Formats: sequence, structure tokens, C-alpha cells
Amino acid sequence: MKQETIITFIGAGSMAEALISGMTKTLYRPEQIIVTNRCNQKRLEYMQKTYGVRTETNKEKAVKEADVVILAMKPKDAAESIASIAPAVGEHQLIISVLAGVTTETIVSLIGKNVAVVRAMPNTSAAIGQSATAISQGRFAAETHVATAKTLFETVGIVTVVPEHDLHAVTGLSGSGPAYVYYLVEAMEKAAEEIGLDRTVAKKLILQTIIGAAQMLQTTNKHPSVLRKEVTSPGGTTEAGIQVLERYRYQEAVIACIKRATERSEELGKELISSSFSHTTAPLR
Ligand SMILES: NC(=O)C1=CN([C@@H]2O[C@H](COP(=O)(O)OP(=O)(O)OC[C@H]3O[C@@H](n4cnc5c(N)ncnc54)[C@H](OP(=O)(O)O)[C@@H]3O)[C@@H](O)[C@H]2O)C=CC1
Ligand SMILES: O=C(O)[C@@H]1CCC=N1
Repeated sequence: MKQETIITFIGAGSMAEALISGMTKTLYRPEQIIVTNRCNQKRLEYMQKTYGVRTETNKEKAVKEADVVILAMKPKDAAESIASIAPAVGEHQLIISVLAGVTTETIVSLIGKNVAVVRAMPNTSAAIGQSATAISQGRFAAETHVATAKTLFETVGIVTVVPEHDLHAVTGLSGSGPAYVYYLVEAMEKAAEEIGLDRTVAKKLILQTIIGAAQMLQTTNKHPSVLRKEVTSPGGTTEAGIQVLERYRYQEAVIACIKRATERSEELGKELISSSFSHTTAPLR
């Protein structure tokens, strides 16, 4: 990607911030990034002060200046938001969407032009360069557009290219994934308090336990069940603990959670279609 590429974010929330934080630490100068949102002026001031990026309240102007436009609003706001920028979008531009559930075909239809769209599903660990991102190519996107998107997301973590229908599952798995881990940590912190450990000591131990386990998975390449068995002495403490997790059907709960999140991604896409195109017969997938 050329150093002078201008990237405009439509939306300045958690995901935009995570990406901007990672991107400005690596390949991009803050001046290459323009951030817009709906109306939260304080948020734009924060983004400008924190990352040095340019901010713009005139969305059309921000879009016209861009080589790459990143859609980073909630799916429920997408119809109104994309309609408001559509007249400013040119067919030379690359549109990257991080919207959960919303297909490239829906975005092309909302813009109403044969524009290159790459759909991406990063996660908030982008903020520290540790996102697990999957991307897919829209109908009018060329390989060069995919390469541009890949380069962009590689500044904030690892990137894999998947067929678009897989992106719902990716969203349920790794898009939402950090929240499942944080939820586990919340529970471990509550448990530590109940069993009488000092909060600061417990926090330190929990954090290193998570980091250590993640790095064991990465560096040893052993199957998680093998690593689990290495911790579990017959008749010991781990076995006793895991028996309780089994009684509460821990694995079943996690599997159901990821399936439900995947299904919700599909629903979000359909909700946007039915709210945007209920009066048309536009061919959408
Ligand atoms: N959070 C996450 O972990 C992940 C999120 N995503 C996706 O990223 C997208 C954004 O999520 P997230 O950052 O969490 O959401 P936030 O609610 O944090 O941010 C949404 C942003 O969109 C802006 N916005 C709303 N309407 C418009 C509009 N009409 N024009 C321009 N901007 C608008 C809001 O501006 P204002 O404040 O002014 O209303 C706000 O800056 C979603 O589609 C989500 O599916 C994908 C992967 C992970
Ligand atoms: O919760 C959501 O809908 C978004 C998509 C993936 C993570 N956050």
C-alpha cells in the first residue's frame, strides 16, 4: 500500500478505535486517517487528541478524500449511514466493512454502485496488534483490493482470507471471542474474592495464568486436551474442579454460545436487508 493512502472511518466507536490504535503504531501516519461519526463531537476530539488523526463532521467530504473507506458503525445504523455517504463514493475506492452479519452484496446494493467491497471481521485486540481477522472478497473487489485489505489488517494482527459465508461463524468465534475470555476472567476474579484472596494478588495470578496458557497453546502446539491432562493429576484438585464444570455442562455452554453468536450474525444481516429493502426487489444474498 502507498504511504499516501487516505483511509476514512465512518464510525468512531470501539472497533474503529482498536483499528486506529493499531494502525497508527505501525504502517500509517495519523494524517492519513480521517474519522467521522454521527454526532458525538467529544468522541471525535478524543480520537484527534489521542491518536493525532484528522476528524471531519462533513462525511461526504471525508469520503471523497479517501482511497479506502472503512464502515465501522453498528449494523442497525448502516442503512441510514451508507445512504448518507453513497453519493460521495466513487468506483475507484475500496470499501472495507467490519459490520457483523452484513454481506458485501448488501453493501453494494446500499451504495448503488459497482464498488469494490471487502468484508472483514477483526476483533478489539487490534488495539495492541493482536487481532484475529478474517476477510472476504465482494463481487466487484479484485485481488488487489483483497491484498490492500490484508495489508491493512496485518498491521493489527493476523489475517486469513475465507469464503464470505464463513464470516458469520468467524464472527461468533473470534469476532466476539475476546468477550468470552473476559467473561471467564470476571468469573475467576469473583471466585478469587469468594475464596478470600487479595484482589491485587489474584489479578496478577489470573492474568499470568491466561497468558501462560495461551502461550503454551501457541509454542508447544499440543492439543488443548493434552495440555489439560498434563495439569490434571488423578484424584487431584484440577480433576475435582473440572468435574464441577462438567456438571454445569461448561463445554456445552461454550459451544451453544458460539453457535448462538453465529446465528445472531446471520440475523443482523437479514434485519438490515428487511429494514432497507422491504419495498424493493433488489437481488440480495
Ligand atoms: N466491538 C467489537 O468487538 C467488534 C465490532 N465489530 C463491528 O464494528 C462495528 C462498530 O462496532 P462498535 O465499534 O463496537 O460500535 P460503537 O457503538 O462503539 O460505535 C459505533 C460508531 O458508529 C457511529 N455511527 C452511528 N451512526 C452513524 C452514521 N449514520 N454515520 C456515521 N457514523 C455513525 C457512532 O457515532 P455516534 O457516537 O456519533 O453515534 C459511533 O462512532 C459494528 O458493525 C460491529 O458489528 C466487528 C468486530 C468486533
Ligand atoms: O457484538 C457484536 O455484534 C460485535 C461483532 C463481533 C464483536 N462485537
